[in-house]
Amino acid sequence: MVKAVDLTKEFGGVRAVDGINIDIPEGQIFGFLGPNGAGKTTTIRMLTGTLKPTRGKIEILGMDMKKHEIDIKRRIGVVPDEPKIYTHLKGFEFLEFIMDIFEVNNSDTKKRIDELCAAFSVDYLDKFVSDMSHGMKQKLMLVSVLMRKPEVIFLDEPTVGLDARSAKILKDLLKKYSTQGVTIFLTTHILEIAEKMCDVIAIIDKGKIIAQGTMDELRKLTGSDDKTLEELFIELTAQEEDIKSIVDTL
Ligand SMILES: Nc1ncnc2c1ncn2[C@@H]1O[C@H](COP(=O)(O)OP(=O)(O)OP(=O)(O)O)[C@@H](O)[C@H]1O
Repeated sequence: MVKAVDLTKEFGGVRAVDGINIDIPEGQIFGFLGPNGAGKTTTIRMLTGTLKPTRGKIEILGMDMKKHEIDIKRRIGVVPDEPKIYTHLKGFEFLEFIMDIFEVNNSDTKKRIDELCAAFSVDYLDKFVSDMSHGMKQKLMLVSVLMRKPEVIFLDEPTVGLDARSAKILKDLLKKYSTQGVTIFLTTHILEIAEKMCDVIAIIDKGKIIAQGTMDELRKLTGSDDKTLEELFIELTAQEEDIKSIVDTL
């Protein structure tokens, strides 16, 4: 469903993403982890057609990104880390705008908007986006994506800014959708979320995938049976000594 081969992005000679390979089957929840600046957002932007790769091939829902960008964009949903929504629109105007663009301005979608707004306590659709907090914009963005029932959902740090109740609802919803065949690609710095939610986890560091597999497979990689994902992550990204010496010096 989501496939990348030798995916690479250079910014002015600096390789932000360096020849990564990804193959995510239908209905899988795939967690993409990595330190700040590792290349997660750059990868998502390429996989969702908003950034052209320097090299490599992307296939989403069996379609080549180079040939079928519009068809792909119609069938996927993207929740970016910074919700960029036209600030001069009111919440309901933004949703109308998205419904029109995606040609889903119908009673089914409107009913779904009502349900999603109730679930995420979005009771501020008459406010201007400019007057919404980060979390409020994030929830509006979630409604605008989930109302379309995308077949693949990309989420970049989806729980940042969400209150505990909304975060829990989102996590449970994503799990439910995955059992219905929706493929989920998410990045998070909250390792507990990755550990609890994701079927497969990939760790990217300095643009390269340094480990990929189920929690059990990752544990085997480091030769341990009972490590938490946090311990594995720190070990795999070789930060353990770093952290110890930093804490010792401070
Ligand atoms: N438009 C750009 N122009 C130049 N460099 C960029 C651009 N976008 C990203 N980069 C660089 O690419 C690298 C990867 O950035 P990216 O945003 O993908 O990291 P990330 O893993 O999402 O980080 P974080 O966890 O902090 O969000 C960084 O070195 C960043 O400075």
